[in-house]
Amino acid sequence: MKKTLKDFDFKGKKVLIRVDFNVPLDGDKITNDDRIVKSLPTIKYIVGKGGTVILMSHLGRPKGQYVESLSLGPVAKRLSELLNCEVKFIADKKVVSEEVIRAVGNLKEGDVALIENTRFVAEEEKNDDGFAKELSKLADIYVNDAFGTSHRAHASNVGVSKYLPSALGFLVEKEVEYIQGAVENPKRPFVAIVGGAKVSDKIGVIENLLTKVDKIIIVGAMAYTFLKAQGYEVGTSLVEDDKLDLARETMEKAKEEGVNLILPVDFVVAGEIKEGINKVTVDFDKMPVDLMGLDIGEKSIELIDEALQGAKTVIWNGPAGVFELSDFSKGTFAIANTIAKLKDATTIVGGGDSVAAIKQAGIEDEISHISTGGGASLELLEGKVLPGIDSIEDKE
Ligand SMILES: Nc1ncnc2c1ncn2[C@@H]1O[C@H](COP(=O)(O)OP(=O)(O)O)[C@@H](O)[C@H]1O
Ligand SMILES: O=C(OP(=O)(O)O)[C@H](O)COP(=O)(O)O
Ligand SMILES: [Mg+2]
Repeated sequence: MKKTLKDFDFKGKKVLIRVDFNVPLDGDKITNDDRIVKSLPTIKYIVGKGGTVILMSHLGRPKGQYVESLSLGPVAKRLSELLNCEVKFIADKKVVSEEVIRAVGNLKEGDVALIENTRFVAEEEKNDDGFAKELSKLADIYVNDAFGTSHRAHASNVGVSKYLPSALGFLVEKEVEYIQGAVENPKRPFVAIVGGAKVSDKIGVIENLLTKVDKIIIVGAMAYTFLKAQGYEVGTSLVEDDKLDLARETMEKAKEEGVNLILPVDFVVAGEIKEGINKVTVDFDKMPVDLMGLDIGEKSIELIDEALQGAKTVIWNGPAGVFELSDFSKGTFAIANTIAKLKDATTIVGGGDSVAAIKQAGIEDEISHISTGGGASLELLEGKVLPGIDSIEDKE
């Protein structure tokens, strides 16, 4: 058992909380604030107990460099509105420095502050010990409430735990309890839907899911690596060429395990990712060489709807297309509506972008559990130990 917030006295303490504020953006506009909203119980609890809160998060993938459009400024503003109090944004491109440590030292009991995007420094993703130690100087206690990042082993969620007493936050506790509970002895048929754009990250998960689920439906950019692996043309679609063997092995294993691995049978293709661009729907074996797949087609929507009928447990991560553009959103919203109508089913939808799609479709009340983690919830489902959780202190 890991230590939780209830195991600490926060009075007069500085508390460094790793949150997952990796929210979907349109320019500097936050298109879905679910991850911020779900961090509020932990923040409010610690403030209520007389602690000072210092928040840290990544945003996007700036790859160790300062990228203005990925500054956490807009997030600090949104958090201020949600908390109805000022959130001090301590914006240093180096994330932590003498000045940041000094500014944090000046915070008062009950203050809430946010430091800059941890991925602005290359040391973050290397889980660099020196960077982790610098971060730890900001506080007396470390709390991990970044469920969506808990499958990563980075300095701000794993490294830092070595230098401070540590606890899990309420969000991580709640997510793990719900997801593990639902998938331990799942009501069957159990169906997983995997899509989105993080193909190289998530394709390995599929093989491990084969021993857990009855059906796997593959959508989004993930589909093209599987198509290409079978020798089909995929045009300019997003493909992971070094994962073709893995895709072939996964399809073989699905056969051996008797798991129905379902791929889309038609796609909406276009020349580029742009609203209003010419688009056409083609069968899976007729992809034009100069166009890219950006959504699933009508036949696939029907096929997936059928495959989901009667499902009693469904886990979905990764949109079926580039749903941010209405031209390529039909497949994602169709799947959302099918899941929303399933009777007596436990439905879990996870991932920063998938949750944004669910909210946009207006069906969030019909889903059993909306998870802040995409990759994290899939890895939990695989039965993996998540490093961000594992690194927290055990209860005595
Ligand atoms: N065919 C496709 N080509 C390119 N991008 C896609 C395609 N289908 C889905 N996407 C993109 O995938 C992104 C989400 O992927 P991902 O981050 O893996 O999901 P989540 O955040 O739900 O875990 C969305 O921004 C969407 O536009
Ligand atoms: O958005 C996230 O994951 P998700 O897209 O799987 O939901 C997390 O913040 C992790 O981000 P990362 O995949 O860049 O490490
Ligand atoms: Mg995402």
